[in-house]
Parts: sequence; structure tokens; C-alpha cells
Amino acid sequence: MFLMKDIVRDGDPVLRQEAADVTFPLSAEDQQLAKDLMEYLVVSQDPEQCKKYGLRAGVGLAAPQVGVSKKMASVLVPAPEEGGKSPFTDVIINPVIVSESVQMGALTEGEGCLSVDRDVPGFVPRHDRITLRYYDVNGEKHQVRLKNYPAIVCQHEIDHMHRTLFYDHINKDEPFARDDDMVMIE
Ligand SMILES: O=CN(O)C[C@@H](CC1CCCC1)C(=O)N1NCCC[C@H]1C(=O)Nc1ccccn1
Ligand code: NI
Repeated sequence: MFLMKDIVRDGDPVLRQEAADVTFPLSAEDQQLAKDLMEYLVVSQDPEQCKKYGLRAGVGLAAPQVGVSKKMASVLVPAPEEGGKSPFTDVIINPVIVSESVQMGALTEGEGCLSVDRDVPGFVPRHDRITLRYYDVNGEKHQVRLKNYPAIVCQHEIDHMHRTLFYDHINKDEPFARDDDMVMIE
């Protein structure tokens, strides 16, 4: 199980490397990595377990963040209300954004990152809607359309596979600049 000590922090070159494609069928090592990446999110989103293991709760975790430069990330978007269904939960492997909306979206609170131990204020403009193509741990191909928060989370994770961190997208001169048709996401 990953703990905070296993999470690589900004400054480590692995976060600025282009990650390698994952080959199928998954090696035993990659199968375990996928399990561990998802387990981190599940445990961290359980308040009791989160506290017990001293984790920062997360909704996504990319392999480069645990020092593995591969195109794999877990995503667990919490259900909007108690007992509801998660809008998107999967381990995305070799993800490709096949189309993206012209309209941009950003989290009103800005973004953070488990690999960035500082607050970087500002809006992180991303595409409000994307069509995502990825493989799951069984090698099954998926093509899903995501919008708003799930779309933001997946773009944040895919960035980690392409040497990008959230603050790279923040406008240096005007961090809270926004074009008037940008969707502001709570
Ligand atoms: O690459 C992946 N990461 O760096 C983990 C990030 C991923 C999200 C950041 C913005 C979009 C995706 C993450 O989850 N966070 N960022 C740092 C601290 C907070 C935490 C978070 O948003 N937690 C959360 C939110 C809702 C419910 C439960 N927990
Ligand atoms: Ni991150």
C-alpha cells in the first residue's frame, strides 16, 4: 500500500519525464501497481483509514507520482451525494484524449497535487468536456465522454504522464483570469 512517503514530490525529475506506454497483457508488477494506485484512493477517501495512515485524500493518482514512469493512473471521483454512484472510477492505461470541447472549465478552488507541497493559487484552465480513450487492467478498450469535474480530474492525471503539473497552466500575470465562457466548477 502506498503511503505519503512513497509519493514523489515536485523537483524529482520523474515528474518531468514523458511516461512510457504500458504493454499488454499486464505484467504481474503492473497489475500490482494498478491495484496499489486504486487502493490509495479508496483508503484515502475513507476518513478513518485516511487518518490512520496519515494520507492526503485524493481523487486521482498517476504512476509517475510513485516514481513509475508509465502511462497508468487511478481515478476515483466521489459520488456527489452519500450512497450515490461515482461518476467515474477506473484505472486508466495509455489514455488518449480523442476530442475536447472548445469551451474551457476550471475548478473555482483552483487545483492542488499530492506531489506539490505548496499552494499555487489560480485557475487551471482545462477543457470542460473530453472524449477519453483508454485501456483498463484487463486490456479492454474504453471510450468515454466526461464533463466538468471528472473531465478535470482525468486531464490532471493525463498531464502527469506528459511531464506537466497543474500550475504550468496557471496564467502567470493574472492567475485568476478567466474568459467569460469558462465553466467554473465547484
Ligand atoms: O495527480 C493526482 N493528484 O495529485 C491528486 C489530486 C488530484 C486532483 C487535483 C485537482 C483535480 C484532480 C487530489 O486529489 N488532490 N490534490 C491535492 C490535495 C487535495 C486532493 C483532492 O482534491 N482531494 C479530494 C477532493 C475531493 C474529494 C476527496 N479528496
Ligand atoms: Ni497530481
